[in-house]
Amino acid sequence: MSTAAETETSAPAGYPAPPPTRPRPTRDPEPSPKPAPIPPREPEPVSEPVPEKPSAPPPEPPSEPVAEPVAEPERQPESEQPSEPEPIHEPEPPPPAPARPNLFIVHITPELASVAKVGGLADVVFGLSRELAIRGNHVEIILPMYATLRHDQIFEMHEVYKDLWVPWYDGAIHCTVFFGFVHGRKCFFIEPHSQDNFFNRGSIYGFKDDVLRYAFFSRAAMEFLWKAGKHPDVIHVHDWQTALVPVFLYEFYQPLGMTHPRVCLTIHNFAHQGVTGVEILHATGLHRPERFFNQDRMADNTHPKALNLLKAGIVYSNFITTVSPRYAFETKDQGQGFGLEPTLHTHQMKYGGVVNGIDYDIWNPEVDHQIPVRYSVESIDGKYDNKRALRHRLMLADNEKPIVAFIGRLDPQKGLDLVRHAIFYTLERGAQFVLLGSSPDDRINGDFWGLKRMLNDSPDCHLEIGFDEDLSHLIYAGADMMLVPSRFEPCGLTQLIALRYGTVPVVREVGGLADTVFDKDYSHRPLHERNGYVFRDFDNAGLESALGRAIACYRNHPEHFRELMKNGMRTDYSWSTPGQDYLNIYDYIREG
Ligand SMILES: Nc1ncnc2c1ncn2[C@@H]1O[C@H](COP(=O)(O)OP(=O)(O)O[C@H]2O[C@H](CO)[C@@H](O)[C@H](O)[C@H]2O)[C@@H](O)[C@H]1O
Repeated sequence: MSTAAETETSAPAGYPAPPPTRPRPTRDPEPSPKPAPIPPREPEPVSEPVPEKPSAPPPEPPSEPVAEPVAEPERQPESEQPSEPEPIHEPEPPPPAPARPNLFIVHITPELASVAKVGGLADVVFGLSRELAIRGNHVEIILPMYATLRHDQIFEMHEVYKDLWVPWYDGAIHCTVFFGFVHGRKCFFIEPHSQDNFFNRGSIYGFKDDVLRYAFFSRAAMEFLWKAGKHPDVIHVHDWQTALVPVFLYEFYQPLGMTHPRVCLTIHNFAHQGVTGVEILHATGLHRPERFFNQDRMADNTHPKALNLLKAGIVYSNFITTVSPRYAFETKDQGQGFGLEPTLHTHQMKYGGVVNGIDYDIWNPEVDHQIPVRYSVESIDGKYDNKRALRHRLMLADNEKPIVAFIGRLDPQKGLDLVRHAIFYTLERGAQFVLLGSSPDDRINGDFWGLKRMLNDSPDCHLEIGFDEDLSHLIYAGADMMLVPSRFEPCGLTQLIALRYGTVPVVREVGGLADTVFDKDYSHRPLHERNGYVFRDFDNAGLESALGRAIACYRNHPEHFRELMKNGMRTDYSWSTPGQDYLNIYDYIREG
């Protein structure tokens, strides 16, 4: 184990020299080395190659938007200019950019903060839908009517569609649709009435029939749009749970006349794909196994006797995004696609990465009412009042030590072995550790409960096993460092929120973490853009190399540490830029 002095001055273990090609700046929509075809922001013309026709069935492919070239005003050579001043003819100003038409966008989603949240997907739909609406678009969200919905967060809930009959097997299931506002967002909730009891359960996920539950929801959402006469410009779906929506659109609803909507699929995590059997075809009415058990449609790439819903979504959607350019590259070209690499290659012209934003109405220490003292980059000392409040709430010792925190689902993806090691390493290095997390897996929860009991007497450590959004705000505000040692991380919201709260991220260099956190000592970025500590190797030495430097810097160079905090707080990680990226994608596919 290296000492504080060593880690401050020498190249850390597990952190080789940076690769020759590094990802481009955070907000660059083109990942290096292989650019993803996110349309550029207005008003630049699109310079990407024309997308190929998707190899599998239509929807029709997007075609390249054409940008009118702006004529340069003619200039006379100087020698030919008349000596007598002539009346000045102002060159014609370029024509104003055409106003973007407002769009009708429907998100069909399994999660939405704060009414039905399991992980980051919920935050993304919450934040993106707000950003799109602020820009004048009409946005609606369709969700299942879970028994666990936070009704205290839904306003004016009322029934809007009484008798929605959704085809299912050889019959149909009777549903009721409710409408309500979730922090201003227009939401429809679909409640099926059947013995399957699809959503009237104690949690959102974790059931044997999850695939059937979400296939039903996807079908019900499309049936609702159709019966209600809604023809959105764009239907935006998320993860495997709603990946059948474009299949249903093409196979059922386009032939009925619903030809207008285009579909964007966002993949928040390739680890979960909805791999299932033939039953799903009969349940949803798709039938025809000979058509769908086809490598170009829904057949799983690894188990050809299984169907893969996420793959179907990739094949049938007009555009697919994932949540960072680096993860787009890793999934397609670095073996991180959990078997979907060939499918991504086939459809690469409609695949790209957009880094998530965070909702600054919710995650902002200047306005956050869930923390005792609000603060900004100009009044950063307010953070230390929150640190005291955090210690008080978790009964930690009040001393000069830094607090290292971890917040997240206790999932192997999050690097749980390294989290466990980090707890002991942090305590050994004279710092404090706070963990907030939970898992649907009893075995994992049990492990962390064991750890909690083992460390129960430590005045410098608190493990909170459970889901507690209020406490998470206090941790973001009160901790000094946020640890994200993930095995893989499509984007990661915890480091983005941490940056906003002046909590210095310590992360592994993967996925969206690599696109958003730049090492204090080893980044090639200018000093004012460096905002945290990064390690590469997924092992204890790698973790120590970054965490050790962070703790040492806090202790030995507090003024440097404070600069890192400020750099993070100054960077814009709101939905403003990604919101524009998504609008460009919507325009791109609508023009196809
Ligand atoms: N126990 C707990 N109590 C309170 N709050 C908790 C909590 N556990 C987690 N959270 C909160 O849930 C969110 C989790 O964000 P992540 O980016 O880690 O998402 P996750 O891995 O679930 O989702 C996937 O989707 C998101 C969104 O695209 C990607 O960023 C990510 O990489 C990908 O794995 C954060 O807001 C965090 O504060």
